[in-house]
Amino acid sequence: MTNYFPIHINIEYKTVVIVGGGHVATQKVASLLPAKASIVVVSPTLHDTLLPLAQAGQITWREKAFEARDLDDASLIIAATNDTKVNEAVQEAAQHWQLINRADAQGESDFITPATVRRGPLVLTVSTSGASPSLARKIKEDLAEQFDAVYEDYVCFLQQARLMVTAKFEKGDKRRVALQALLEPSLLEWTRSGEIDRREAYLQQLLTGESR
Ligand SMILES: C[C@@]1(CC(=O)O)C2=NC(=C\c3[nH]c(c(CCC(=O)O)c3CC(=O)O)Cc3[nH]c(c(CC(=O)O)c3CCC(=O)O)/C=C3\N/C(=C\2)[C@@H](CCC(=O)O)[C@]3(C)CC(=O)O)/[C@H]1CCC(=O)O
Ligand SMILES: NC(=O)c1ccc[n+]([C@@H]2O[C@H](COP(=O)([O-])OP(=O)(O)OC[C@H]3O[C@@H](n4cnc5c(N)ncnc54)[C@H](O)[C@@H]3O)[C@@H](O)[C@H]2O)c1
Repeated sequence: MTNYFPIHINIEYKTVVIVGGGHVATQKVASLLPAKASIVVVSPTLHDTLLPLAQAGQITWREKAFEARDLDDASLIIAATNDTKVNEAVQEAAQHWQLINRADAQGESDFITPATVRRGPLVLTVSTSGASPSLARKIKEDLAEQFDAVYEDYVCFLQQARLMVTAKFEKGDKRRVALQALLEPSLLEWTRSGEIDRREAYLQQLLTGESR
C-alpha cells in the first residue's frame, strides 16, 4: 500500500489538464472549481454538465483527441479517458515535474483525490489510499451530516475572532487562554440558533478580559 502524503495545494490560476470529458472528469472539475484552478479538458466529447461551464468560460474545452503537447504548462494532469492505452500515453507524455493522476490505475498515480466536504474555510478530506473509494464517499457523507452547513458561518466567525484576539493579546498565556475560550460549545449553538448578539457579547467579554 502507498502511504500518500496529504497536502492542500494552492492551485489558483495554475493549469490542470484533464484528458477525457466523461463522468470522472466531471467529478474532478467539481472539486477543482472552488480552488480556482485554470481547467483545460481535452476530449472529443464533453459530459452534459460540463458543456455550460465551457460555454461560460469556466473551463477550457479542447474538442479533440489527446496529443502530448496538450500537457504543456500543466501543473497537474488527470488521465480520465475510458481507454487504458490513451491513459498510458498521457502518463508517458508527462514530464517528470508534472504530477499525474490516473483514474483507471491508482498504482500509477503520483497523487489521488480524496472525497471532500467544504464548509467555507473548513475542508474535510477522506482517503482510503485507494482501498475503497466507496467507503471514502460514505465517510464523507457521514462527515457532511456531522459538520453541517452551519459550520461555514461558525468557522468564519472563529477566523475573525482569532484575528481580534491575536491583535489584542501578545503571544503568551493570555492569548492562549482566549483562543481556547473560543472553542466554547455555546458559540456553535448560538450560531445555529441565530443568536448572534450572544456570540458577539461573549467575544467582547473575552477581549476586554472580563470574567463571565
Ligand atoms: C473519493 C473520490 C473522489 C474523486 O473522484 O475525486 C474517488 N473516487 C470516488 C468514487 C468512486 N470511484 C469508483 C467508484 C465505484 C466503486 C469502486 O470501484 O470501488 C466510486 C464510488 C462512487 O462513485 O460512489 C471507482 C474507481 N475509483 C478508482 C478506480 C481505479 C483504481 O482503483 O485503480 C476505480 C475503479 C474504476 C474501474 O472500475 O475501472 C480510483 C480512485 N478513486 C479515487 C477517488 C482515488 C482514491 C480515493 C481513496 O483514497 O479512496 C483514486 C485511487 C484515484 C483518483 O481518482 O484520484 C470519489 C468519491 C466522490 C465523492 O462522493 O466525493
Ligand atoms: N477514479 C474514479 O473515481 C473512477 C470512477 C469510475 C471509473 N473510473 C475509471 O476512469 C475511466 C473513465 O471513466 P468515466 O466514467 O469518466 O468514462 P466516460 O466514458 O464517462 O468518459 C470517458 C471520456 O474519455 C474521452 N476520450 C476517449 N478517448 C479519448 C482520447 N483519445 N483523448 C481524449 N479523450 C478521450 C471520451 O470522449 C469521454 O469523454 C474508466 O475507464 C474507469 O477505469 C475511475
